[in-house]
Amino acid sequence: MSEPRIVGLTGSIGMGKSTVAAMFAEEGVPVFDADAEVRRMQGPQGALLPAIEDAFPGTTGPAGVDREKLGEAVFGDPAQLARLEAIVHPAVAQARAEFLQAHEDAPLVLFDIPLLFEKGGHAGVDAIVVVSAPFETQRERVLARPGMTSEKFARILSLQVPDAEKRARADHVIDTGVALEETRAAVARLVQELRAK
Ligand SMILES: CC(C)(COP(=O)(O)OP(=O)(O)OC[C@H]1O[C@@H](n2cnc3c(N)ncnc32)[C@H](O)[C@@H]1O)[C@@H](O)C(=O)NCCC(=O)NCCS
Ligand SMILES: Nc1ncnc2c1ncn2[C@@H]1O[C@H](COP(=O)(O)OP(=O)(O)OP(=O)(O)O)[C@@H](O)[C@H]1O
Repeated sequence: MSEPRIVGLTGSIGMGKSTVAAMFAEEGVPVFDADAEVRRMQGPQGALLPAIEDAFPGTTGPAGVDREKLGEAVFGDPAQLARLEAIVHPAVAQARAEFLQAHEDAPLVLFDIPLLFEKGGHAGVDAIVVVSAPFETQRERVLARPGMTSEKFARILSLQVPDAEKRARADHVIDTGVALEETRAAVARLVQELRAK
């Protein structure tokens, strides 16, 4: 039996991954959303809550993880971030394996993975798609989010592989610095191309 072709979708903060992943879904491609999995497992009654509370006391409650608090604990401190990743990433890998099994008959599936390059996930995909927009556009989008500051934005950026390098390593780049309809058309063309391979 043939296995699905795995497309990895990535891009830096605010570049439009979630929006573009939704466009792939509209084209009928099953999408695994790593961030959504993390949020589910960190949400109310999430499977990761006990381990996170153990490692980061006071950062969880009945509503799940307090993301702002946990973010403060880890984004400025590499050792703490590594500690959190050691809890979260194996669980994401497990969920991804289950997703793949559930879609073993699909010709094409999409893994939406924010940290595809940073965490070595690029080795496990057949093609890499990077979403990218000019820095100013990215900055405007990110700073418009509640709770975001330029300091936090700079710290998160420093943890991510630079956009230029991501683009250089991509098999396909989707431009998200243009009108949504233009991006949607580019996604539709790319899905056709990938399905034809
Ligand atoms: C610390 C947490 C709770 C903060 O949540 P919050 O909602 O405030 O931020 P969000 O998740 O939207 O992330 C904001 C930005 O930081 C980036 N980011 C998140 N985790 C990491 C990380 N481990 N390394 C580098 N960048 C990261 C995201 O890609 C995004 O661009 C959350 O980011 C988390 O649990 N991170 C560790 C798990 C992880 O690595 N997730 C990434 C996808 S698998
Ligand atoms: N052409 C476009 N393509 C994609 N997004 C666009 C475009 N034009 C405007 N946007 C807007 O830019 C924002 C991109 O946010 P989105 O949540 O998709 O980014 P993200 O990369 O998933 O973010 P993060 O890494 O922080 O989770 C959305 O509000 C979207 O509507």
